[in-house]
Amino acid sequence: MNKIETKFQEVFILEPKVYIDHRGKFMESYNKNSLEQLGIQVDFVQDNQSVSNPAGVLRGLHYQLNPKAQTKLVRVSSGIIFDVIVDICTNSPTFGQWLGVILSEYNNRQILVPKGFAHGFCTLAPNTTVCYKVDQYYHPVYDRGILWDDPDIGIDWPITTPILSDKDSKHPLLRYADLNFSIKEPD
Ligand SMILES: Cc1cn([C@H]2C[C@H](O)[C@@H](COP(=O)(O)OP(=O)(O)O[C@H]3O[C@H](C)C(=O)[C@H](O)[C@H]3O)O2)c(=O)[nH]c1=O
Repeated sequence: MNKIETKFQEVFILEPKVYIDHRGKFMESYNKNSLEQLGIQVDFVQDNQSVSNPAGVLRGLHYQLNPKAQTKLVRVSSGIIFDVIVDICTNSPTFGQWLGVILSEYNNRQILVPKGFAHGFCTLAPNTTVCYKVDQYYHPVYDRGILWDDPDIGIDWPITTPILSDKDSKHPLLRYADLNFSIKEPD
C-alpha cells in the first residue's frame, strides 16, 4: 500500500498493490494492518456503497456533526469520480480550503478523509460505484450539507449542471460561511 501526502496534514491518497494477470486484477482493497503500518489507525464500523447510473451525478457536500463526525475511506470499484473534500474545521489553519482528486477503477486510488472535512463527488462515467468505510454509524440527525457550488469555497468541479438529490439541491442546509464546526468535541 502506497501512501501519498496531500496539502492537508491528515488526508492521504492510498494506492493498494494491484495484481494483474490474464484474468483481470486483484487487490486487498482494505487491510487494517497495512494501514496501521502507514500510521493510519481507524476502527471502521460501517461499509457504504452508492451506485450512480448516469455520469454527472453529484453527491455532497456532506458531513456529520460532532460527536458523530465520520472518518471515511473512499474508493471506486467501477467508473470514475472527481472526489472533493473541504476543511470545515473553523480552528484549522487550512479552514475553507478544498482538494479534488480523481478516483477510479483504473487508478485504484483511495482517499482517507478525516473528521472535520465535508465530502462529495461527481461521477465522470456511467454506472459508477463508490465504496467507502466510515468509523461512525449513520446518524441522520447529525447529517449536514454544504452547497456543492458555495461561492465562498469555489470548488472547480469538472461538470456544470449536476444531477442532484432533492436534499443536495435544497442546500444550503448550512452556508459554509455559517460553519462553527471545530475538530474538538463541543464543550
Ligand atoms: C449516508 C447514508 C444514507 N442512508 C440512507 C438515507 C437515505 O434514505 C438514502 C440515501 O442517502 P443520501 O441521499 O444521503 O446518500 P448520498 O447522497 O450518497 O450521501 C452520501 O454522499 C456523500 C458523498 C457522503 O460522503 C456521505 O457519506 C453520504 O452523505 O440512504 C443510510 O441508510 N445510511 C447512510 O450511511
